[in-house]
Amino acid sequence: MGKEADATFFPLKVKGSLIKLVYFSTNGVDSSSSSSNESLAASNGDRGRHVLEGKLHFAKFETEKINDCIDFIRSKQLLLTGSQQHGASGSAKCVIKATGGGAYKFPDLFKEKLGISLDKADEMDCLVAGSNFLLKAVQREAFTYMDGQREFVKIDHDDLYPYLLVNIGSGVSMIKVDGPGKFERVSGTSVGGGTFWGLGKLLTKCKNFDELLELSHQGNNRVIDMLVGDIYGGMDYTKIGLISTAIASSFSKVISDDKELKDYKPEDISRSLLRMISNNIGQISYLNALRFGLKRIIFAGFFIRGHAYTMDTIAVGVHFWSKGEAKAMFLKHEGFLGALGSFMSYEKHGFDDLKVHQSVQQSPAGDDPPNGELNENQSIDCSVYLSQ
Ligand SMILES: Nc1ncnc2c1ncn2[C@@H]1O[C@H](COP(=O)(O)OP(=O)(O)O)[C@@H](O)[C@H]1O
Ligand SMILES: CC(C)(COP(=O)(O)O)[C@@H](O)C(=O)NCCC(=O)O
Repeated sequence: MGKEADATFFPLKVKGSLIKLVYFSTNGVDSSSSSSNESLAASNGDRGRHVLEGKLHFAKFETEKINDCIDFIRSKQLLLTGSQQHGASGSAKCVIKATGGGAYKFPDLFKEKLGISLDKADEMDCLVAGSNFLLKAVQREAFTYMDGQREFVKIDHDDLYPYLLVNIGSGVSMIKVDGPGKFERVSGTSVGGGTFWGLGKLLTKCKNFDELLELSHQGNNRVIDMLVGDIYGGMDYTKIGLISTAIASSFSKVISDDKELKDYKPEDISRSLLRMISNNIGQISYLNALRFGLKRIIFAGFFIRGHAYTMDTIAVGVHFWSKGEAKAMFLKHEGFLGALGSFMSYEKHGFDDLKVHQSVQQSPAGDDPPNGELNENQSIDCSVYLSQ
């Protein structure tokens, strides 16, 4: 594969299930010498700095296919650092920001195969930085999801904080975000995306996550879950606000069925599991929002995968429990918060020659893939500032 870009910087998020990669590429344009871009730099008080126009790209790899990731980095020639580009030090050591458990697990592999040293960035710091960046800088990023409809939310920068960030990865972290770099992890649950994938794999024999998610489209959770109506002779329990179709107890119907695992359809199991986990996360999130008086809950992490049923379950749950007071929001680049945040941390950790220009626009909206998975191959046009 040919050389993709003249300048690249890439942080990694290497975790239990997925490796996320965010990289910047220019198209060979160093705008410090172009008058139009020089004036942009000057207007931001950045006279004399190089401004690189380019794109942020996003890629993910299953951790067990880490060699694909290494080949990708090699084939795209992502090993040039900004300072190397600008001749500051052609022999500079290539240090890559990495967050997540893999930053502890894989340093030797990256060193051996690519000659890269991994520099660890704190995971929570990175999640929050990535989330703040997306919410503030990227248009058509945050959206609500109701009745099958996605509605983009225009974020007022003066009214962004506080909000609750719920990152649904393998486990779930709930973080109250009060400002740039100001946050507290207020709660979490071990019942998260890894639980869905782990239990789903055991119970359905699915070989990969996409297959399990696809199955949930076709399933019927009523075969597995005990509904309020199953308990009360088909009736609502109006006095306590429960309609007959509400789930009274996830997976409980199987107790009284004289059946074995093989007698249940994998698609029904997958749907019940997805519903159980999404509902539970929605409810704990709402309770934490209530605890701190937060109206806005941002859900992120690769568990969501832009999946309609997942988003619908979470959004309906938050709406139901908060009686419409709190709002669930989702992000297009939902799975890349940590990797994006480590990208931003180049500035803080010695690479103080890198700044992402905030007034970024996304590539044309027409890029949205039709299947609802919005976060892949969606590059973001941006400028990177390099001090000399
Ligand atoms: N292709 C995939 N392979 C494995 N898990 C996936 C995949 N796509 C989505 N997931 C879900 O994403 C979860 C991991 O989310 P992620 O945001 O990557 O978290 P982590 O911080 O743990 O890396 C998995 O537990 C699973 O539920
Ligand atoms: C330990 C973690 C922060 C790791 O992040 P992850 O890889 O799951 O995205 C997360 O799994 C978590 O917050 N677990 C919940 C632990 C708890 O609060 O009970």
